[in-house]
Amino acid sequence: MNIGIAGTGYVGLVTGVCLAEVGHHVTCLDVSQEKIDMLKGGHSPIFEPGLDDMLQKNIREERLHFTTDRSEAYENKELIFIAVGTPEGENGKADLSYVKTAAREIAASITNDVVIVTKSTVPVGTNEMVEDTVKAHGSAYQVHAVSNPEFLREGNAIHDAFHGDRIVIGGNHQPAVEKVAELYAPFDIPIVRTDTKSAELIKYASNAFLATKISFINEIANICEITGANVEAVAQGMGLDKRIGTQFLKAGIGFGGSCFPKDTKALTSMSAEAGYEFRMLNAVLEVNELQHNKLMEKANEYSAIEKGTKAAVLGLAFKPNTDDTRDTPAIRIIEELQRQGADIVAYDPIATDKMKEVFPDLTYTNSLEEAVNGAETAFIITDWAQIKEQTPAFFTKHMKRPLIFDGRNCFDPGEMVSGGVHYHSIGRSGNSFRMTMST
Ligand SMILES: NC(=O)C1=CN([C@@H]2O[C@H](COP(=O)(O)OP(=O)(O)OC[C@H]3O[C@@H](n4cnc5c(N)ncnc54)[C@H](O)[C@@H]3O)[C@@H](O)[C@H]2O)C=CC1
Ligand SMILES: O=C(O)[C@H]1O[C@H](OP(=O)(O)OP(=O)(O)OC[C@H]2O[C@@H](n3ccc(=O)[nH]c3=O)[C@H](O)[C@@H]2O)[C@H](O)[C@@H](O)[C@@H]1O
Repeated sequence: MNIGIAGTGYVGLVTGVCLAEVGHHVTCLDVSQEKIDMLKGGHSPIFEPGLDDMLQKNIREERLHFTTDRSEAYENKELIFIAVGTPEGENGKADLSYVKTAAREIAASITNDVVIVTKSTVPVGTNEMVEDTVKAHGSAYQVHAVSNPEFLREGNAIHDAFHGDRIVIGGNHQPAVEKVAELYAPFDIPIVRTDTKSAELIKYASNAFLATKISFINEIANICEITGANVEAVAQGMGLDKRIGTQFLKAGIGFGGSCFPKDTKALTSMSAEAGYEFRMLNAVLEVNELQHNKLMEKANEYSAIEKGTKAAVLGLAFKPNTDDTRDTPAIRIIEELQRQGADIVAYDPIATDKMKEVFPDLTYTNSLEEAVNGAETAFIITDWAQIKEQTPAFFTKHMKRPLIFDGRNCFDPGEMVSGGVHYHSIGRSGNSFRMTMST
């Protein structure tokens, strides 16, 4: 099929590349000339394992094109995807201004009847608004909007596109829904067909539920610290119940990233607007806020930071395998360390450039050894493999004072302590994980 895509961010770009990979002809549009220039040259502006190779292959085979020209992107297309950002707006509401602009631009450029597929995460009623916007701009063509929310995880995006658990397609015009289903046939992933509003809500409900699991286990971690239990044993023991499942029960310093924080807020705000108070989700957000402070609370308990203390911040991305630093818990830690006058060295294997946009004057390194060298305290924020593969000896050798506050439970507390490291993590009270299972 002939496809146009608005937005070449994480979602638009991965969608475009993967649809081209299965044989469709895709033209991706972005308003950023810089991004389009990079992409035309076969380089992805985002770090995503496997993306560059697939991008270059599909450009070479002439199924994938990039442009800043709306006519090129929207003329003579059967399907047009909207994959622009929906950032947090006023009072946590989703800011739909980019979606509205894209809808207006589509209305002005199409040359035939078309199905608009909304991939961006949008509140209930947005697809209706997209259709109305196109009609209001006097388009002579028939336009049907279909909701097709995205469930990829950053760092696993290509894998998720080909091996997702489900594809959700929501629409009130059956032929438009079937057209989108046909597009996805080569992926061999179960397709859920539903009405537009339910599809829009499935996305928010899924992200909010996963965020709830994380805040829940973080509260259990806090109880573990008080009672002397180990949160990893508790999570494992709970997760073996298939109704609960082991995923998204990893305790830490709370969730970050461009989606969980904004989407949970957008759902509470959407509910409030509809006259319903989503009490549980408010608590999920409150717990996450408190959890972001956990490492600094622990550090303050041990009076770890004084003016001039050399502090290493290990990991800046909101999770491993991405260079995305949007809403990363590292921001809060760095702000607090700066406030207390620490001398900070920030380490990340790939996300330092992105973090420079937030803290331009910080000292950065992409060498872990350089970061911990001479440090008196280290804060682990991202569970990068480069950090997890280290032994206690690495820290005792390089740090001036091997005092570690680990927000991602990267190490066994027993091993760290017996290796000479003063080690504090989340929900383990210094206990090693102990659990055996027999059949
Ligand atoms: N990042 C992720 O892992 C996921 C994001 N989502 C949702 O997908 C949507 C997009 O997210 P990201 O890709 O992360 O955003 P992003 O911010 O990385 O990319 C959005 C892109 O749209 C471009 N853009 C803005 N206005 C435009 C216009 N009128 N025409 C063409 N391009 C335009 C921007 O320049 C930018 O490159 C959001 O609603 C997000 O919630 C959903 C699932 C996963
Ligand atoms: O809508 C979105 O944008 C996407 O949001 C999340 O994907 P992502 O934000 O890429 O990352 P996750 O792997 O879900 O992690 C989110 C945050 O939760 C934290 N987390 C995750 C899992 C866990 O057990 N514990 C935990 O603290 C991570 O460290 C990270 O800060 C969802 O997993 C995707 O399905 C969804 O498409």
